[in-house]
Amino acid sequence: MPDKFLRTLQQHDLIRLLEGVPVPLFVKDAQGHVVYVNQCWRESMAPALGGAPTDRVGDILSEEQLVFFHRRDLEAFGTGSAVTHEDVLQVGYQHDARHTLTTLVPLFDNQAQPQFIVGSTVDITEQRQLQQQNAAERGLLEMLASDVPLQDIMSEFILRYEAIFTGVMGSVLLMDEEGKHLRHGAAPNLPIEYCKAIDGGAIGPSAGSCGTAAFTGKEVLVSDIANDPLWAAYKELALSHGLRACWSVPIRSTKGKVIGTFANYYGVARIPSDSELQSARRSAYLLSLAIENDLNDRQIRQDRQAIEEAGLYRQAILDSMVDGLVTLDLNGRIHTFNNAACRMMGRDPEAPRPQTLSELLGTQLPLNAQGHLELLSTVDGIEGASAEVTGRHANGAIRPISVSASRIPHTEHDTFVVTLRDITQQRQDEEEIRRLAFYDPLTGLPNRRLLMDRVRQAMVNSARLGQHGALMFLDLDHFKLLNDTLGHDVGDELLQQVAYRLRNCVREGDSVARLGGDEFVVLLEGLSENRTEAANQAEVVAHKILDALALPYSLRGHGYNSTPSIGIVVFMEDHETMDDLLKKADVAMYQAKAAGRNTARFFDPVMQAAVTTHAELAKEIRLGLQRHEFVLHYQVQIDGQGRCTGAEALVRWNHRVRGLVSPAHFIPLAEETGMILPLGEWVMESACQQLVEWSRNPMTAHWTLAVNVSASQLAQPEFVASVREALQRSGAPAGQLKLELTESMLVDDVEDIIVKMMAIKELGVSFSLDDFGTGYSSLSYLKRLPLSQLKIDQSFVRDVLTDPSDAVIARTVVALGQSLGLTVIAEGVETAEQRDALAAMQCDAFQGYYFGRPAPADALILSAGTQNLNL
Ligand SMILES: Nc1nc2c(ncn2[C@@H]2O[C@H](COP(=O)(O)O[C@H]3[C@@H](O)[C@H](n4cnc5c(=O)[nH]c(N)nc54)O[C@@H]3COP(=O)(O)O)[C@@H](O)[C@H]2O)c(=O)[nH]1
Repeated sequence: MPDKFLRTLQQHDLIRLLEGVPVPLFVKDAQGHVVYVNQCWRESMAPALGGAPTDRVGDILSEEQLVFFHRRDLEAFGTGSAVTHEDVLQVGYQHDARHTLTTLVPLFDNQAQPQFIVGSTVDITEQRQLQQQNAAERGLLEMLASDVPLQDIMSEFILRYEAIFTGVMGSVLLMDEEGKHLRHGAAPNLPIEYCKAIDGGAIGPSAGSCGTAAFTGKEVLVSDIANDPLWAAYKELALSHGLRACWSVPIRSTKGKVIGTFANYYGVARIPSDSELQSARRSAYLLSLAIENDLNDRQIRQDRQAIEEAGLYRQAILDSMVDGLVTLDLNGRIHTFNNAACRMMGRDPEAPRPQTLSELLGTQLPLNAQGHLELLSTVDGIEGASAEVTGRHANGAIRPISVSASRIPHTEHDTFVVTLRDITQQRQDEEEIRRLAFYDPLTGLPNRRLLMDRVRQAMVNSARLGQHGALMFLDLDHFKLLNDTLGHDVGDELLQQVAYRLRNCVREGDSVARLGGDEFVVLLEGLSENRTEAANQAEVVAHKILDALALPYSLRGHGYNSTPSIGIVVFMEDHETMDDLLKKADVAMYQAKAAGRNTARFFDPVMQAAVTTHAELAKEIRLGLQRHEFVLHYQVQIDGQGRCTGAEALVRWNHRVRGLVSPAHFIPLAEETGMILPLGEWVMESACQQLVEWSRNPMTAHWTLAVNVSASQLAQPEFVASVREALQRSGAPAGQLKLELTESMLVDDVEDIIVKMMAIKELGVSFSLDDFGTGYSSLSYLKRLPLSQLKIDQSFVRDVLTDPSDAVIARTVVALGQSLGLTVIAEGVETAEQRDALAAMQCDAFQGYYFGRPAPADALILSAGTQNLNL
């Protein structure tokens, strides 16, 4: 039949025509036998047929394929029209799969009997491979876009790649970070053991296909591993796993760096076709995208993690700091702060974040004129500034906070860095150190060191103010005996109680210190400018201490009596050393011991003598009051018409030894010793009784009685009440009682004096201002005092005729009295001339020896009743 067909072709000289047609053609007879293939078919199908003789096509096809093709032939004959079919042929000794596209056209004879089929077959393997490769590449890009892990991308891509090229086993190796070794990437169909064996292999000039490709950066196409020197070291491994060929293409990053290799392994020795090589290269490029993307991702992740870790690390460091750390912008707004800043102020870190330092510290920090934090406005660059402020802890406690701020320059905006430190403990420690350094731990009193400091200061003050001070050295009598018998604990308790009592005996500005053992020191400051007075003041305090310490003690339930011996030294200015002062006080203390204990002694014998006299006198005043040795004398007061209007009560001391003692001698002493209070009360009571007495006599019923009041009497809180009670008890007419105050009394606490005077005036009692002209009365005060009379001091009266300035003063006082609506009385009038001169000045009343000396009440009435009062 072929012959017949060929003959037919030759007859018609068609053979030349078919041979020249550039389309691969074949002709089959009705039985399906190939009867002719043209030149083009023979050439183009040669690869598809794997080198088999072209006229023996049927031999290279399987039975199954032959049946399939025959059916297509019958279909063409059956339909009478062209049939097209695509096939995959396993051809060649390697059974390569070849894609073919076949078109069959049936030829019929004149009787419409099927004669031949003319067909053309085209090898579309590369076209199909290209399509598949495109699909695989699209798939890879889609996976990339979907964030599929690199491992999965590579494995999936290789599987798709392997589906395209029959027999290939794809492999991706990845360059390690050092660029010296290749790590397993993906090779889904390579033997696992082989993959493990080459994992981590070093790259090099003869390191198989991949190791060499990675090292040289060039493709390494080994067609036969068994015979290639590059595989000398690895061929046993490869061959043992059935690997014979390996074409490796370097995978490069966009910057050209080798980041891995893509290899095509085959179980047979073979060289790549151009299209295979192109596919391998394209695949390497596509894989580079995935690998680089992963490297970038990993780098970004690592960078982000590093940043996060660095941030967390930094924050952890900041949070673990003991000090608070806050950053602020230039407007003082808080930017960041650490946990310590919250912890320090007891703030809940989860609570709404504070906006400003003031908010964080819970107090309003000082602001400058522009409303910015003062501290920040003083910050000078990195050097910074610091301040101490107070913060309010969440529990309400006020705490000292040390704030330091510095300014960090920044390209966009500067930042203030502020550290906060709670210095409560530091302050407490400092206080404790100070306490330990300067205070006696047993009694809490200042110790010797602090005492020395205070004595030094007291001496400086004394020199500056011209006032005396006194240093007292106290030693408890028989203290050793107590310690030895009842123990040191009991002794300590006594010392504590003594310290407590001592503190209560002195004024706030004075100091009590413990030198050690049973030795105490009392430092008095601001004593009189007069040395004797200062000594008396010290003496008063010493006796107060003696009285206080002599009261019984309760020591651990036991009653106990203790007394001190006190040595006193009075000082002024700083011409003595502190040690000298202490030594003198110490010496004086031993004198007190020698004098029988429970007493005080001055270091200066003259002073001691004066003080002794002083003390004795005070004692005698007390006794004198008890023995009724005091009497009142009265000196008449005369009006302008020479009528007696009343008298001034003047106290006298009818001493049993010394006789009648002048008040000029004992009143100052009574004031210093406080005896003026009981004495003054007695005078008030007696004066009121005298007024009652006079009220019974028509001649004296209208008389007023002036009573002298001392400053310390007026200062008593209960003075008003004592006057009221004296009036009530006696029934004396208050309107006839006149209290004489002196100008010098109006220096201190005038407001209190005015209040008291007002209250007494309410009772009906009037006031006369004694010794007027000798003091410094301010007119504004005078106007506010509820006075009814000014008394011109006798010193001006004495020389009113001879000293023009005294006359001017006298005249001025009269004028002042008139302008204030007050009467004016002159005291110390001894002559008619004086009386006349004062009368000419319009002085309202007079008192003095010219009218009568102070005398007992009886004598006064007698005198007033029998004589014309020197008019
Ligand atoms: N707080 C009290 N002070 C009192 C009281 N009694 C008296 N005194 C004050 O004592 C000072 C001395 O008083 P005294 O020695 O009685 O002297 C008074 C008069 O005797 C004296 N006098 C009166 N007339 C004359 C005179 O013509 N010449 C002259 N040389 N002396 C005269 O003056 C004293 C009256 O002073 P004064 O009180 O300022 O009017 C004296 O300061 C008394 O105040 C008392 O009970 N409490």
